[in-house]
Amino acid sequence: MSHLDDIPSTPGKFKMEKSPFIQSRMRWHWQSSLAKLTFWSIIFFCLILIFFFRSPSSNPLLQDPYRRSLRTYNWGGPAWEKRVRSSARVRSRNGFSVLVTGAAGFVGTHVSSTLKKRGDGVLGLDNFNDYYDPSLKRARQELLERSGVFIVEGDINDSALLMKLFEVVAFTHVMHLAAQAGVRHAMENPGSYVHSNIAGFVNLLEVCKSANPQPAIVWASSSSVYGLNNKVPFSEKDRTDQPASLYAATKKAGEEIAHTYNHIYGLSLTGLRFFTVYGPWGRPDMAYFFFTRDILKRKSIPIFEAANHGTVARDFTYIDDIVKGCLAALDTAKRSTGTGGKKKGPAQLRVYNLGNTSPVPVSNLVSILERLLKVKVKRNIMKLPRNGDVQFTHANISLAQRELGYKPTTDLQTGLKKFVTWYTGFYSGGKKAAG
Ligand SMILES: O=C(O)[C@H]1O[C@H](OP(=O)(O)OP(=O)(O)OC[C@H]2O[C@@H](n3ccc(=O)[nH]c3=O)[C@H](O)[C@@H]2O)[C@H](O)[C@@H](O)[C@H]1O
Repeated sequence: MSHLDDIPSTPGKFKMEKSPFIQSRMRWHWQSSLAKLTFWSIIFFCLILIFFFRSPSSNPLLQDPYRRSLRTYNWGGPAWEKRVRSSARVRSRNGFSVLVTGAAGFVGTHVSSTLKKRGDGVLGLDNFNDYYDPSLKRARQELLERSGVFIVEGDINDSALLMKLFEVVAFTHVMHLAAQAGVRHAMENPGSYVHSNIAGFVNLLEVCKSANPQPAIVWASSSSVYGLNNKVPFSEKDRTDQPASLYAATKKAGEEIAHTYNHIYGLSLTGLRFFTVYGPWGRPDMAYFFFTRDILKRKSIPIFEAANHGTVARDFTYIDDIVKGCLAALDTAKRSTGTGGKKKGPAQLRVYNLGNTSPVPVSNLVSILERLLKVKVKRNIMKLPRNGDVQFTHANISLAQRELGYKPTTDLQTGLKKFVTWYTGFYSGGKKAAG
């Protein structure tokens, strides 16, 4: 009998057969169809599940690459809390207990190590993102660990982690240096700037405002807030409403946000406008750093030039001078005035330029490197790209001088010499210069 015999003569109607053989065949046929249906349903269901879990749109944490960090860190537990407490323990009379965000970063590492040396308690926080070679951040972490500074791995957007840290330690100060840096990169990855410099900063301030006691906060703003301002030298009173990059705009937004949290919650806030900081353990995305790498590789160096052969110059500031400015800002910071999220009285709100007051053309920076590295540089003069760079920066530091006792002492030649010594030592020790 062909299987065609089972097909009803009228579609939709089956003829009922009486024969036991036919009945058992029909039962077998039904069971096998049911098994097939079940099998394919399970496969289909599994595929839907796989699609759901792998699809970025199904999970907001996976959708935004900068939020992935929030779910990958391991923190908590008695041993972890013990390390946190021990790192933050104050070892000098009247010392501070400071939470340093971005502690594995360039400025963060130097500030943390200096604070620790003078007896302050220091706890680091860093998300070790891969904006630039994370192995450099790990090397900085090793350096800090040797001096007793523990860096918690986590993101400033993680409220639960921040609240836990404040539950374990009553920080007197927060040195907030975690940020998405880089002026030109902002066009490639705008979301990362909003994530770190705006959302992350607000999240940190939210936790600080509710902490009891509230800490005083010193944080990194930027010389880039001056944007298209062409009144030199740049003074804190000058306009900062014409940012030339999204990076600058997020730092400017940070200054306005600081005003709000100071005004509503009584948080003591000091913003420091850093001017192109350079030195040992620096950032590989910065010009002086990758120029050094590329000069040593005999590559040509792109030197930007403004319209009509205009010189591009920066007020390059050496890291040790910046560290002194940061510590002076912490030392002169007044207490926040709020408790339990409520303001009790007016609180300190400050902003300072931390520069060198001596702009140097980028072509001179290249000449200094050429002499220090003893390599003839192939110069490639290029038009200043319209992607966030400004033609020059120049800090007026009289306010910081008056109120913080800030006085930079390192010229570019001296500072670059120290950088080159560090660079050649660091990268000849088997470590490759990362891009
Ligand atoms: O003060 C700040 O607030 C900022 O300082 C720093 O920004 P910038 O001053 O732009 O430093 P950096 O990139 O080293 O370029 C230096 C010079 O080289 C020129 N430059 C750059 C690249 C190139 O290929 N050629 C070139 O001539 C370029 O035109 C510029 O004149 C920090 O990166 C930033 O995070 C922020 O902290």
